[in-house]
Amino acid sequence: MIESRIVLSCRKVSVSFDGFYALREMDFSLAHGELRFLIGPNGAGKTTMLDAICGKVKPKSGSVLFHQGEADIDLTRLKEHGIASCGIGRKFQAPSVFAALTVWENLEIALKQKRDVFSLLFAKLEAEQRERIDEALRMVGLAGKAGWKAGALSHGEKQWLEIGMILLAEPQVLLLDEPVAGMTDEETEKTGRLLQEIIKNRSVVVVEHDMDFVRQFSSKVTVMHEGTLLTEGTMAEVQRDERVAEVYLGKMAG
Ligand SMILES: Nc1ncnc2c1ncn2[C@@H]1O[C@H](COP(=O)(O)OP(=O)(O)OP(=O)(O)O)[C@@H](O)[C@H]1O
Repeated sequence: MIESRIVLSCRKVSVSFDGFYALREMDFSLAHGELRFLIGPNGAGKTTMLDAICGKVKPKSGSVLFHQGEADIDLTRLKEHGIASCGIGRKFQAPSVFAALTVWENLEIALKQKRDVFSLLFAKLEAEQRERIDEALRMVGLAGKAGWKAGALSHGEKQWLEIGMILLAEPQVLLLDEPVAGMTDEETEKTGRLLQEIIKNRSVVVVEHDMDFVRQFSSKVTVMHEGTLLTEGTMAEVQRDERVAEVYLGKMAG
């Protein structure tokens, strides 16, 4: 169930790479507990949109407001690590886990990285940390593989491990770039269930090309084209939109 409280609002965000506008006055807002898909043809600006939110690229103009309690934080004023500690988690397309370490050790490292001076001062017992790692393992379905070397995991399992690592930082908003790319059908299905669980107390934005995957959710879909917002709606609604068909066909023909 989508709540109406808005956690993120991007207004007229423009990003330019040496004069080429990858985003042009893009508007985007996200509610608490929402799972949102960002779709559009190649080069539409989807990844750049995630980059602008997490601070990997700096918008030339526009604002990215993160609404936390009573406060509105303009993320464009913060550096990438500052944005991460505010509660925005980003997962890139390729899994980046420490192959030579075990699944458990990867999660342990992620948990330790989260600790700032404040949490070190109030460091909880080891037992509580272990519980949190156990919880992350359970959530991403790797409880039976805690002792495995991450390098021995399947592609899908590596992706889940990385999601588990990001979740240990307790982000309020999770940004995922093509999470099911390269996954088997079974892994894709499991990832769908994982997303449903993640949004119980967080919001998630997923850049996705796999329309069959997107179609199984009743979520809102944002369609981008040439760096701007083309339309939004359910997958069924946007599929009926002629402009959407045109931009996809145009790309296929071109
Ligand atoms: N660092 C960069 N320098 C120059 N141009 C870039 C850079 N990053 C992205 N672009 C360009 O910006 C446009 C948008 O790219 P982006 O990766 O955001 O699109 P996308 O919708 O995610 O595409 P895809 O679905 O193919 O991943 C593209 O034309 C791309 O070539």
